[in-house]
Amino acid sequence: MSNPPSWPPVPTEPVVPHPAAPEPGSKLGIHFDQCFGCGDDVEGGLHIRSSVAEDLVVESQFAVTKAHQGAPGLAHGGLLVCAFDEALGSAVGNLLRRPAVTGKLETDFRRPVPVGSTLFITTRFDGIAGRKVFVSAEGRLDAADGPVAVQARALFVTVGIDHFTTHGDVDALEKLRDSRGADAKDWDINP
Ligand SMILES: CCCCC/C=C\C/C=C\C/C=C\C/C=C\CCCC(=O)SCCNC(=O)CCNC(=O)[C@H](O)C(C)(C)COP(=O)(O)OP(=O)(O)OC[C@H]1O[C@@H](n2cnc3c(N)ncnc32)[C@H](O)[C@@H]1OP(=O)(O)O
Repeated sequence: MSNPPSWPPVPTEPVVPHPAAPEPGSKLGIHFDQCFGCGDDVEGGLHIRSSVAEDLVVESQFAVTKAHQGAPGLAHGGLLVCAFDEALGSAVGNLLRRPAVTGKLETDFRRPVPVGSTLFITTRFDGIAGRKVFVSAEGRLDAADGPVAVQARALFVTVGIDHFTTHGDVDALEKLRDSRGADAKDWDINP
């Protein structure tokens, strides 16, 4: 059997948070009310909530409901991946305050995640190499020190705002920028 690939897969520098990044103890807001991962407007969405802990750690919770089932009474694996995409992406976006998109996301499913449980997801930064940001997370059942159910690691790639204006919905993006008011101006956005 071959050795598992090393992580991060390339040499990296330590991650330095943006000077205006939220402090430990801060709750992270919903980044877009129609986001399937965190948005309040999405019925059946994941409604993930996140906050900043010490040492560049972000803690997120995903309360699993019947809307998230794959097998009867169990969370759908694809939605668990979505939960990690949201948790990891929220950590990257909010602490670096730069737009970034998921380039690669891999997951290990260690235990079933039942409807009615809450997944406590802890995200850590593993390093940065140019535009590549490496992060990993583990999700524990029903408590921050509960049994590990899912592990994930991901590469996020920082992008300019043109990524969203070229490929996404420009009107919705403008509304989002306006709705964030003064908060939007601290973002490092390279057109
Ligand atoms: C304006 C408003 C301000 C207010 C802000 C508002 C909101 C934001 C707030 C907070 C954010 C909070 C939460 C976010 C929560 C959830 C996030 C969910 C995120 C997603 O759900 S997002 C959707 C899925 N995501 C995609 O839709 C990406 C599709 N994709 C692409 O758009 C391109 O593919 C891209 C851009 C990734 C790269 O394209 P590109 O042309 O820019 O750059 P390039 O290809 O050169 O890659 C650069 C370097 O990354 C390496 N690299 C790339 N991909 C790799 C892979 N898969 N494996 C290994 N290495 C890879 C290359 O090898 C190279 O490495 P090297 O530099 O060493 O050569």
